[in-house]
Amino acid sequence: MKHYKAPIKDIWTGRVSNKWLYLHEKVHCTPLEELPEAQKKSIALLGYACDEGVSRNQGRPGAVNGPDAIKSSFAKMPNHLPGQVLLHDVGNITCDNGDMEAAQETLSDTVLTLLQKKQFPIVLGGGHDVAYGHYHGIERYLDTKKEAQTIGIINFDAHFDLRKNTEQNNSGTPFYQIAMECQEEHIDFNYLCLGIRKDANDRVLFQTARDLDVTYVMSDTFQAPFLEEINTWIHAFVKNVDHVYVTIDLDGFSSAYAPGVSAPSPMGFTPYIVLECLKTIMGSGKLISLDIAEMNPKYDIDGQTAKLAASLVHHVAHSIAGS
Ligand SMILES: N=CN[C@@H](CCC(=O)O)C(=O)O
Ligand SMILES: [Mn+2]
Ligand SMILES: [Mn+2]
Repeated sequence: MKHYKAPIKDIWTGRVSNKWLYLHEKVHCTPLEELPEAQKKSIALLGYACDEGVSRNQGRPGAVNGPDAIKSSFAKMPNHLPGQVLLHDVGNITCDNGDMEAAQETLSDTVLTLLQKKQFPIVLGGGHDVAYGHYHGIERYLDTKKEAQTIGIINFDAHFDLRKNTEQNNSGTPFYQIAMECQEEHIDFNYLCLGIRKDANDRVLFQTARDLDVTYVMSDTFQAPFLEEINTWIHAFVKNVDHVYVTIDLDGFSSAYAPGVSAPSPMGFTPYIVLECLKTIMGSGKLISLDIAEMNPKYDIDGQTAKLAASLVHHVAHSIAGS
């Protein structure tokens, strides 16, 4: 398949216990065409190895190697998943010849397949244009259901990513593209942004957010002392939708935690607040799929950002497994 690379075993290394103590011992490298329909809980890791959207958005390339950096860090972590819960690496979506739109289409097809096979997808980016393809895969999956189902998008990010795609699509336009399609289809655009920075979004972006009725929490409020209030916002948002798609842009974290991104945030949020919110979201039982975007190993320091992303995957995977 074009724009798709089957999983590579070489990434999955670490301490050897022969007792499945480590995640590289637990994971199955399963090419998409060999993936079975899950009988029990099953998690599928899929990379989106593309930084074309970041380059088009005048950012610093390097996120093309993000998925493998996260997988390699995750591989070395301890495995606490129960034996019956399966974990697959299903490979990476690639962006050949700068054709980001084709990569997004392949991503959408792949997410659709994963959901049809009853897998819980965790998509690892790659530029935040990952969100456009990812959302579409979820939407197409839900379109196969008898009754209409609504999707709420929760984005942990310093940025709205609501830039107009009048000239081209890029890593700063995915949610604007989705919003415009929602308008065409006469469906609500349900978008909650957590961690928005005033010093990283211009007035037009704030106006677009207001015009589109976007709910957002600013970075100075997206902090532990306001957790109760933040949870109230999340509960209200989640209550209104059938399914929640979570997207975590690593550049929303303070660069003290996540230096390995294209657009760092010295005044960004903490991992603690994100974990607390994830607890609330997952507690609703509505989380359908999740991604982590903008991992750029070129600017990482001592693998910290990759490790942060891997810890988030670890947390989500174990929460899904109930372990
Ligand atoms: N996905 C990132 N989007 C940001 C990038 C900001 C920057 O490069 O400084 C945006 O377009 O606003
Ligand atoms: Mn961002
Ligand atoms: Mn973003």
